[in-house]
Amino acid sequence: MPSRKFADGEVVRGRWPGSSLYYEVEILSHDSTSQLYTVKYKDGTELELKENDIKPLTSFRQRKGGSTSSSPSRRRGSRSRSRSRSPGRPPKSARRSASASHQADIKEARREVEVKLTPLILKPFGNSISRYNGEPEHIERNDAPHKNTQEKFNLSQESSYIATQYSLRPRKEEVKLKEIDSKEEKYIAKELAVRTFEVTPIRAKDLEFGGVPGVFLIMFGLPVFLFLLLLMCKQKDPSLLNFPPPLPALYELWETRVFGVYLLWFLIQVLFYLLPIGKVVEGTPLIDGRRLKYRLNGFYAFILTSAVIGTSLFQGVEFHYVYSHFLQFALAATVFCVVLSVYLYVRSLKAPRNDLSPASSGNAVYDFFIGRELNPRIGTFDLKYFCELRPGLIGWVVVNLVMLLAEMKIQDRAVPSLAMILVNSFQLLYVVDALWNEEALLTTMDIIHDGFGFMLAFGDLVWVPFIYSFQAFYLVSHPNEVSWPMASLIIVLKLCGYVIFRGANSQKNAFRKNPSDPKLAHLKTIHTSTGKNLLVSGWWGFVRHPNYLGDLIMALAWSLPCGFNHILPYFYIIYFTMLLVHREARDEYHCKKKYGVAWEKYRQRVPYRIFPYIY
Ligand SMILES: NC(=O)C1=CN([C@@H]2O[C@H](COP(=O)(O)OP(=O)(O)OC[C@H]3O[C@@H](n4cnc5c(N)ncnc54)[C@H](OP(=O)(O)O)[C@@H]3O)[C@@H](O)[C@H]2O)C=CC1
Ligand SMILES: CC(C)=CCC[C@@H](C)[C@H]1CC=C2C3=C(CC[C@@]21C)[C@@]1(C)CC[C@H](O)C(C)(C)[C@@H]1CC3
Repeated sequence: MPSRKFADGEVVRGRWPGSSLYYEVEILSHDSTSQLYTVKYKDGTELELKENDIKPLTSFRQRKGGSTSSSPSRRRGSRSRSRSRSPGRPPKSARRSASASHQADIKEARREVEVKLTPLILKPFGNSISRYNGEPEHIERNDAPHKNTQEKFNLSQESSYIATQYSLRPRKEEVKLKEIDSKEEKYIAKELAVRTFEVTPIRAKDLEFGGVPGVFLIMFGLPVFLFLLLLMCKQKDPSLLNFPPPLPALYELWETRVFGVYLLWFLIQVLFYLLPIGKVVEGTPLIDGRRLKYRLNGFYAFILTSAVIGTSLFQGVEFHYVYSHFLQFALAATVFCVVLSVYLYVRSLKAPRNDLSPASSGNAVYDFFIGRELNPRIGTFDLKYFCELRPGLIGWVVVNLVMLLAEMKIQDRAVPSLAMILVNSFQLLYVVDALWNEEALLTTMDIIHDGFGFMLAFGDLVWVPFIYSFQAFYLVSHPNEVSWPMASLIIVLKLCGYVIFRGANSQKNAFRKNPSDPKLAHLKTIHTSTGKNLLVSGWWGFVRHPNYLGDLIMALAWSLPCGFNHILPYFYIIYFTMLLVHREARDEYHCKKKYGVAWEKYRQRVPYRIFPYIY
């Protein structure tokens, strides 16, 4: 059993999460399972810290004198520092300097607001630490070399305890900054006052998706809805007036052979995933500082799958079987997903606390849905990461190909229709793009925040291959002739969507990977005290979720080739708009918690969420 280094009641210095600053704390308790210490800061804030983030008092030597700033970012002056809500801030008298006396008064007023904040335990947030961050920061160009140091939480700074941080700057600059400061201080005071009531109480869980009743409905409703949609689409007249379609008996839908084919498909993808080809990268830091390793070989898996499919076609394998048993395949995938979800839930009961998803709540039904364990792994095999991109996403392309062949067969065509070609190529581009940029998946909400439970298992393995291929499925029995001018317009729309989607995602990923990337030097950022900054120009200065906007434009381009006879092929864009609006709200909530007032500032700078001037 590992021994603990610090005793209850001991006064030590604890690192303030996301910063390299240490403050005096008292050890309250120690959890031997998670190996975390509960510590109390002087202002009453309680936090859980790792042993590495705690140092004995004796390991610090307090610096004397004026400018103690150890990095260029600190040398920017007291302006940004004054906003830190870090609890160990020195008393007012110690912070006052001749040049800063005016500001000190404002700061004091603000401090008054600060002390009213409810002490809170910050709960785990994603693969990192959740922090209430009352620190609004300046907006600056992204060309300062110090950024990299900040973003990477330069641990070498850890041992330098900085008690006072002042800087001297020319009078002119001081006056200018004071003006800005006084405006900002008013804003901050207002924001902090508001936030006093917004701070989450200790360990309270905000259940998403309508809580337990909501997830219960989703879990039963989605599979039913899936079959209704597929049945509707098979009707000669798929108009909404013909709802509900005639329902087959459940036993008619079950075929063991189909289940076998599905399992074979899954296992082939497992095999490709395990191949020791492709780069190995590290994911974002977990709550305990660990970084999981991921092998990036999705694109190779796609190439190998294409080779297998091509060879099978050449060998005369009857792919029409998938079309004629489409509902049976959907049922096989659903059954597989339910079994997988039960396995995931049961194994999560034995998972250590540090491995649990920040979204999990302690409620069995909710956790079964959202997933209890963040990154369930069997050895190095990462179940969530695998399912997110492989069987479902690559499966979607194969299903589309099946539909293309089915269209040629059923409609007796020598070549596929232009509509089918457009749908197939647009969605192929989307999937290949996802696999080519596989690393970007590591910073998505699915990987960082949500656990692996029914929601993602069903989404990845059932919803994506059987609903995202809906347009192609529709075109098999409801042909639509698209003229070339119309096709050209749709292609332009798709390309516009793609440029926005890819541009936004790549810009953010590049920035998160290396904030001092010279290619991003022209972009403006908002500094936040979590160590991560926010882009406030470029794609991310256009709307707050430009990647969602691009994705939605592409979704529209996927539906248009199906014509305007029925609403059914537009189901995808309707569902997707709802999903992304809801997802945006979830992300907004998380970012507000993570970045505090800096996020409020971003919201002010970039007022629209997804659609410029609309939403
Ligand atoms: N086809 C489909 O069905 C679906 C597709 N998607 C697509 O997946 C992609 C990923 O989506 P998702 O994971 O939801 O979210 P995002 O990729 O948009 O990630 C959101 C995160 O980005 C960071 N961020 C937000 N604003 C900024 C900023 N201004 N500067 C820098 N970083 C910022 C924050 O994390 P932090 O600061 O911690 O880095 C935030 O939590 C999107 O393109 C989306 O369209 C998503 C869902 C379904
Ligand atoms: C309630 C319900 C139906 C939930 C299921 C949602 C899932 C279908 C989606 C959640 C996030 C997803 C992502 C992709 C596919 C859909 C799901 C699983 C994604 C893999 C598609 C390709 C993109 O390039 C992407 C990698 C960015 C994306 C990640 C999120």
